[in-house]
Amino acid sequence: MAGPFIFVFTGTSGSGRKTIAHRIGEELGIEHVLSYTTRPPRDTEPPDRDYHYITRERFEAMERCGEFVETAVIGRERYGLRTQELFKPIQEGRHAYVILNSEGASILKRLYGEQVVRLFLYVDKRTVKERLETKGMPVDVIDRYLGLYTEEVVYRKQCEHVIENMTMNRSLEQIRTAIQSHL
Ligand SMILES: Nc1ncnc2c1ncn2[C@@H]1O[C@H](COP(=O)(O)OP(=O)(O)OP(=O)(O)O)[C@@H](O)[C@H]1O
Ligand SMILES: Nc1nc2c(ncn2[C@@H]2O[C@H](COP(=O)(O)O)[C@@H](O)[C@H]2O)c(=O)[nH]1
Repeated sequence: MAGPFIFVFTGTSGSGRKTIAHRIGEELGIEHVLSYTTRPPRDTEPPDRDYHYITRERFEAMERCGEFVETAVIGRERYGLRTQELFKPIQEGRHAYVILNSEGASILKRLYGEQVVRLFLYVDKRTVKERLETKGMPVDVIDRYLGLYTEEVVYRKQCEHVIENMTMNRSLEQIRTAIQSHL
């Protein structure tokens, strides 16, 4: 077996990255390394599943201590991956997955090369809107996601795997195949 690998789920906002990543991670026994964020949890998000939610003060203190491998500013909020959490599974010989925007995905790729596999998920804009409305996402967040779409979708050209997430079972099958091609 090669690796261990860091599988990076990236793509257009609202494309289903979290849903697909958690399903595949659970099925294949790949560990989720959560990002830290200063943004508050949304009503639709179970506590502690998607992020470590922390205050801005704590985020900035961690940043000053050099604890993050990468950080991003999105809107007014901060996001970051803690180096020691990312490398714990890797050092112990286990694969890990993270969910990042294109900026974070590029940084990890630059730093860790072939150990990083980027899986780009996308759907068309109308589907993003429909799914997020159904999920009960606030209108301002949906509008922000849709506003980012054109800028985000071009990153697919740089990713190792590109999946259009229209049908859950088909996407899961494509991602399973993509991941297994590295193992
Ligand atoms: N293949 C699919 N078919 C139908 N609905 C889906 C599919 N994949 C995901 N969804 C639904 O779309 C919604 C958005 O998915 P999810 O929150 O996983 O997206 P995301 O890309 O992680 O969003 P974010 O940009 O907030 O990180 C959820 O309600 C999810 O259940
Ligand atoms: N570069 C990073 N991007 C991250 C990180 N954690 C999440 N994200 C991405 O941010 C946006 C916004 O997420 P939302 O949950 O607030 O809607 C989305 O694209 C995430 O994938 C991170 O640590 N670094």
